[in-house]
Amino acid sequence: MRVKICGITSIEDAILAVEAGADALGLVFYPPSPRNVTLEQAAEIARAVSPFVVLTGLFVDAHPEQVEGVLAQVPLNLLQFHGDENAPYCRQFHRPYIKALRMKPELNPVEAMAAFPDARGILLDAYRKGVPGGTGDTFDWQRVPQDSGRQIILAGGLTPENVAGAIDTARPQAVDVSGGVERSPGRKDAARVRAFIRAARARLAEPLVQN
Ligand SMILES: O=C(O)c1ccccc1N[C@@H]1O[C@H](COP(=O)(O)O)[C@@H](O)[C@H]1O
Repeated sequence: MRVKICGITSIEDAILAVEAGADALGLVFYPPSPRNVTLEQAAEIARAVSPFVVLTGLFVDAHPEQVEGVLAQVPLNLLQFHGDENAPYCRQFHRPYIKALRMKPELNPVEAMAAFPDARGILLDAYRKGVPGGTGDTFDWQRVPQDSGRQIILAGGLTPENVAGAIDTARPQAVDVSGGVERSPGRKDAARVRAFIRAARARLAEPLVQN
């Protein structure tokens, strides 16, 4: 089971997450978020972590110039688009990307993910009107499509306490967490980060079925 710890705002939290076993770290470039990082913070964090950790930049309906500006200064390995971006928008940066889909009750995730055939993964998050993500809300994990042939990253309100059950129900390839491992917005809690990764790793990742 792969684990991404999102909303890293300091070198200290980056090192904590990597030492606890995180596969990927998320840096939020979305000013309204309490986890937003400046270019300087992001570049410092990037310098502090192993090149073998996937450094992910999260954007929400950002102007392409903003994304290009970050890419010019921060060596991101992966882009995460968490707004209403379409596939042509996502692929214009010529970088690997994952696309977040927010699980509105009327959303058909199989249809929605088909619109992003080149996405490296599809992140499924809870839907809350007016808030693009990082809500701490869960959604009905039974709605996660099985055997989609896609790398599914489960997100939304995951915690050390619920992640094992979430994995057993949703059977994703990876999990992503932000608020559930914080002590305050933007600050990670060491014990919760370790407990989350331990609980997730105790579960096997679902093998990918190629369609
Ligand atoms: O973390 C944020 O502040 C954020 C802001 C805007 C869009 C997405 C954001 N975070 C992502 O939201 C999900 C769920 O977060 P949580 O675990 O429920 O707090 C996760 O993918 C974060 O990467």
